[in-house]
Amino acid sequence: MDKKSFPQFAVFYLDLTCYNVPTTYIYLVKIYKEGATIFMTNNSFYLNEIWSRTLESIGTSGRVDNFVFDNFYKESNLVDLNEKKALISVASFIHKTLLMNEIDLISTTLEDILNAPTKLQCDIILEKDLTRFVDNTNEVNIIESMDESFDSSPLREDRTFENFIVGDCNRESHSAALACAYNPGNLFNPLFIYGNSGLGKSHLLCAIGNYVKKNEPSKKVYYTDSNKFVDNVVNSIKLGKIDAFKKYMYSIDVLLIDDIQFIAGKEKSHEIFFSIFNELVNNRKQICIVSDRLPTEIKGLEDRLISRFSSGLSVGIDSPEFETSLAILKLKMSNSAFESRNIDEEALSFIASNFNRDVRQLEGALNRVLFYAIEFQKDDGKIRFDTATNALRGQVLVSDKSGITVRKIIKCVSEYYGLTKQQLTSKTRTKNISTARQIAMFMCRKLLDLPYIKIGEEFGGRDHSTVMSSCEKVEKQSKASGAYLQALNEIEKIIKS
Ligand SMILES: Nc1ncnc2c1ncn2[C@@H]1O[C@H](COP(=O)(O)OP(=O)(O)OP(=O)(O)O)[C@@H](O)[C@H]1O
Repeated sequence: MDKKSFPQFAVFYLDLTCYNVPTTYIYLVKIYKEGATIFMTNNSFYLNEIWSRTLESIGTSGRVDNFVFDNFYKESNLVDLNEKKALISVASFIHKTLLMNEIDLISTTLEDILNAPTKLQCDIILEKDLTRFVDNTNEVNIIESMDESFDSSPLREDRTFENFIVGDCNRESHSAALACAYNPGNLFNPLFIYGNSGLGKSHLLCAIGNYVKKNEPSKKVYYTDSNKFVDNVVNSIKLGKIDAFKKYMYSIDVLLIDDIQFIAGKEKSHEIFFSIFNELVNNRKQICIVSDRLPTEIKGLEDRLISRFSSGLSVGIDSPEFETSLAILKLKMSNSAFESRNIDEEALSFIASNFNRDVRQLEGALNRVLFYAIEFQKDDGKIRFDTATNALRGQVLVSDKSGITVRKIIKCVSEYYGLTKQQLTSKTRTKNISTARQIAMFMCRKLLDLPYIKIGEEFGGRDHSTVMSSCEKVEKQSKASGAYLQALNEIEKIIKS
C-alpha cells in the first residue's frame, strides 16, 4: 500500500458461519495515516436477518401475548451487535419499558439464533436517541455511545453571573462560585452552597455551568438535582447498567448537584455517589453542591459523605437586604414583559422591605403588583406606592400575623429570665444565662426552622455544632423535668402572643 496518499480504502470480509448466518459480512474501511474508520458495511442486511429470525422464534414460542407481540416486538429493530452486546431500537418509551421487562427472553432467544458461545447483554434504545449516534457513513460505535444517554436536569441558560445581583447576603457564595467556574477543579473542591429556599443557590449552580460551557466548551458539564441522580442510580441498577453509569459520571469535568439533601436515607445512592465523588475530586474535576442546610445538618446522610462535603469550601447565602432586594426588583422589571411599565421607587421600596425573606417571594410580590396594575389601574399607567400596597394588602398582613423573629425570641426569653438581650447573645457561660440562651436557640429552631448556622450567627457568632447541642440539651431536659417543660411552654406562648 502506498503510505503517502491517504485516505485509502480496503474491503474486509467477515466469516459468520459460526453464527449460522449465510450472509457475507462486508466492511469497507477508510484508512487514514493515523488510523481507520468503517466507511460502509452491509451490517443492516445481516442484522435484519438475525432479528427477523429472533422475532419469529419469540412469536412462535407461545411465551408472548399476540397483541403485545404485534404492537411492541414487531416495531423493534436490531441496530448493532458484537460478540458481547446487542442493541435494539424501539419507537417510544412505552415500547422500551415493556421490552426491558422481557429482556431475558429476548437475549436468550438471540443467543440461540446466533448460537452464541457466551452470554449476550441486550440494551434497548429509543430510535430518537439512535439518530444522534449514526450518520450515513458510519454505523459503528453505537453501543459505546449509548452511555451518553444518562439524563441530566436542564441547565437553565437564563441563569448566569451577569444577571445575578450581588449584595452582602450572597457576596461570598457568588465569589466562590465564580472562582470555581473560572478555574474548575483547582480551587475549592467541593464547593458547598447552603441557604434557605429561593435565595439563588440553583441560579449560582446554573451560572457556573453556563460559564464553563461558554468559556471551556470542551469540558463536560453535568447538572442534576439529587432526585434525578437517585432515579438514574435506581434505573441503572434495574437495567444492569450501573457500571456504565459510573463510567459516564467519571468522565464529567464539572458536576453540579442541586438540593443534595434529598439524597438522605438513600443508601445505594450514597455508595455510588461516594465513589463518583472520590474519583472526580482525585482527578481534579470540579464538584459543586447546593443544599438548604449544612452537610452536618442533613439528617440521614452518611458520615463519610458529610466529611467529604465539608472537606472543600462551604458558603452560606442569606436573605437579601434592602438594597440588594431593590436591585433585584429593578433587574426583574427590566427583564420582564412589563419593562415599559413605569413603577415608582416608593412602590419598589415597599416591596423590597416587606417581601425580602427570599428572592422568590420578591418576584411573586412584584408580579402581583404588575398584574394588579393591569387589572385595576385606570390612571396614567404609572405604578405608585398605593397601587403596590393595595395589591399586596392581604399578603403583608399574613406575614405580619405570625410576627415571630429572632429578635422577638431573644427579647421574650431574656425578659422571662430577667436578663438583658446582650447577656443572651454574649459569651458568658454562667448557668442561668446558658440555660436561657439554650432555650432561645431552641425556640429559633422550633418556631422559625432556621438553620443551625444562622442561629449561631444571631447568638454572637457561635458554631453550628454548639447550637445543635444546645437544642438537643433542651429537648432532653424537657423530657426529664416537668417544671422545665412547663417553663418552655410558657415561653413559647409568650413568643406567639
Ligand atoms: N441575587 C440574585 N439576582 C437575581 N436573581 C436572583 C438572585 N437570587 C435569586 N434569584 C432568582 O430567584 C429565583 C429563585 O432562585 P433559585 O431557584 O436559585 O433559589 P434556590 O435557593 O435554589 O431555591 P430552592 O432551594 O427552593 O431550589 C430565581 O428566579 C433566581 O433567578
